[in-house]
Amino acid sequence: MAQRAPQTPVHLTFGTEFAENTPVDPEAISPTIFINHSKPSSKHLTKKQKLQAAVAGLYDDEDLIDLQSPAQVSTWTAGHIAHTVNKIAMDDVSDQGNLEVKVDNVGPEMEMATEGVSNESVARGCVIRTEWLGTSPFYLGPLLDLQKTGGLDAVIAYREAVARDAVCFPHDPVPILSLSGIYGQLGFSDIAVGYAHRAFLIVEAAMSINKSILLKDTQSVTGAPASTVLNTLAKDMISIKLHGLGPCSMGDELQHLHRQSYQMLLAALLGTGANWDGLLLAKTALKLYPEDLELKELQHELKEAFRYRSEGYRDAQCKATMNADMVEAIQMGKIYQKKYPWMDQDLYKRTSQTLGEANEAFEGSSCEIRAVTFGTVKLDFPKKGDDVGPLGIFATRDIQQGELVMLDRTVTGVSNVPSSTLQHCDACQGCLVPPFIRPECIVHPTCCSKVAYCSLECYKAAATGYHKVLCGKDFDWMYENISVAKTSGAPSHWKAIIFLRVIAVVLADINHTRVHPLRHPLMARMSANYPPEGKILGQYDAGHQWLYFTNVVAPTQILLQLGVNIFTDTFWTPEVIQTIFWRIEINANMAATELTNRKIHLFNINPNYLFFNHSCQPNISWHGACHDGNVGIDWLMTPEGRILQPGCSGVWCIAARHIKKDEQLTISYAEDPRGDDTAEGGREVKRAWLCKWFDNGCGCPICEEENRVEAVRIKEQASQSSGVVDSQSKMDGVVHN
Ligand SMILES: C[S@@+](CC[C@H](N)C(=O)[O-])C[C@H]1O[C@@H](n2cnc3c(N)ncnc32)[C@H](O)[C@@H]1O
Repeated sequence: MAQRAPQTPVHLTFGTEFAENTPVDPEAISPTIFINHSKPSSKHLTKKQKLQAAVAGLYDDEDLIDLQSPAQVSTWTAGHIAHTVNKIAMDDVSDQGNLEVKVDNVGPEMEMATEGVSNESVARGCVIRTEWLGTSPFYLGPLLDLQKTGGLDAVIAYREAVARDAVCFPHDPVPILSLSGIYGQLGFSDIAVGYAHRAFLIVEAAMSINKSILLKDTQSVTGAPASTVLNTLAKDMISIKLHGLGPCSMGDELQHLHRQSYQMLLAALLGTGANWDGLLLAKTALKLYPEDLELKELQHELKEAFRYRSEGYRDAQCKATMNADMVEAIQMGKIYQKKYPWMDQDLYKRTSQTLGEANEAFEGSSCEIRAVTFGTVKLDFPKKGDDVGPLGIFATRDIQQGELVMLDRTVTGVSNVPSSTLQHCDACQGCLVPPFIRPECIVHPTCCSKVAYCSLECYKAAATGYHKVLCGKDFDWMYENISVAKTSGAPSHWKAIIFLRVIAVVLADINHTRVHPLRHPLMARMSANYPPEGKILGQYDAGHQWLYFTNVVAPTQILLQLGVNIFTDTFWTPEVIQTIFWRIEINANMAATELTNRKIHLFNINPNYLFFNHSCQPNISWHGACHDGNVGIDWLMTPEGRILQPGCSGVWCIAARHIKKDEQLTISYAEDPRGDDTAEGGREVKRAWLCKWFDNGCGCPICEEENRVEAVRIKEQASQSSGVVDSQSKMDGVVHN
């Protein structure tokens, strides 16, 4: 695939083109503010550095050390540690001349990634801890610099200290804001937004600002609205601090924290590339604080980044007009899927026990889940408790063409139409509108008038599971902003809606058991798309869509509404929420129906089907919801001869040809993967779409041949630009224009 010049890189993702942000001035996020030896004198600090220094300074004030209340002891602890780690960082750096110099993962990727890092640092080299290079595509240079100067350990230690404070004093916005600043500086901008948003909620609760939906409907254990409880707790926490700090009034302090929350949110949003979200927020913030220079500067940077993105995108499209897909792509943030290195790494593992449990559903069928090898990488056989690595589905016997291999039904499916319209079964999404069902067959539960079911079976599945958690709660607000992009057919906010269902399924099981949500069987079986260990992601690597509302505001609100106290419950951190999002994104499948005379989009997590890998030459064909009702009844038939409700979330998987025992079963993730149907955009669009799951082709002969041709083309281009004629290619008769 052709790539543009690095200045205006374009990445194709999810069926829409995506132009990068303008690279943000690396100085502006320099992590050195944590490290005394290189702390610039304040007169040379940019506005944003001052902002970040101010946040770091919340912990760095010697005056705080004498304070006696528990709240201040926490501040003192972190402040003290900040001083100590700064000193360690200085010692590290002064010793650096003696450090062994190792450059073991510098390749072409690294060369691109190190743009903006001084030559000296690359030349001297060091072992890059890729797991600490953040999730934002925009801050690689400064992050490499941080590692090069030996400052990373100091920031990590500081993060740990502040995180402990945040756990000890969950209603104090100060450590939470500080955590946001630290994650921002470590390049984990998605998580920085998550923490800034939480601090913002606490501050707004303490200020009794009641204009947003953020805490609406939330009930505490005592039945009082949680916002009131939060209001009291946050106010108490801040007043304890003010007692020690002296003259400033509670109102002033709250306003200060409020502004700071806005600033942290905007700075972090800039790092995610969700510039549009940032601009909307900046507008609100500047209405409240029109004279705030930091806010103005952040607004300016967001505008610049947004303008740059729009222009790059327009150039890439070579079109003057924008359709809904393009607008959506320009507004979208971009984040790399990564394991968060401070999280318990076991939470990312799928062990042989996970595999065994997942395989229980396959008993008696013609296939099972096994470890799979993609490409030429040979994996060691996993030891007990190890991660089993990538998985796939394999035939356990010869399968005949046309055989039904799997019918996977699920209640983890939703649509962009709320269940409260009573047009579809809340559990299976089957159509509840005549002629697809007789009205007397519809089950209306007594507990709740907002949902209906196509059968007793669906009712029971819901009532004994996820509906216990959702009953009586109004989530229609989530559907208000849903826009369905015209061509990709993917509403941008679907992820929040399926997040709600997945979380309800999980909470129904773990609410009283204290099992970590990522260990719930549904969550534990799903993989996300993490880069191979040691890989430094460059600007052309596939990023994933990210939005403030979808990835932070909505899930926070969902959890609060479901009675989870996200401030005190250490399971539901922003990093856990984002990890759940990544798992959903990689494993969900979509379909559309028009049974009710309008297009309805379905989003499913089918727990067994999700183990199928992709091939552009698949041996399994599948069909999901019955899109227009115009198909034979056998289309909806279960192996036992039962007819499922039209429009339901079941997925039928059928052998497209004869399959031999032990062959891997593969499907297409891209409808017609060859792109023969040009209405779908042709083969190039299909390859681009697949980048969401793997960026170097699926390993099938079609992708391999394309890779080979592309490699030759790049080689030729390189030799042409250096004036060297690649005579070997010509001899081979390979000519590419
Ligand atoms: C829906 S999951 C499929 C099951 C997955 N392999 C697992 O281990 O759970 C999709 C993920 O599988 C991997 N995958 C699927 N097909 C692939 C292929 N042909 N080549 C490389 N990776 C593939 C990608 O990591 C993708 O994100």
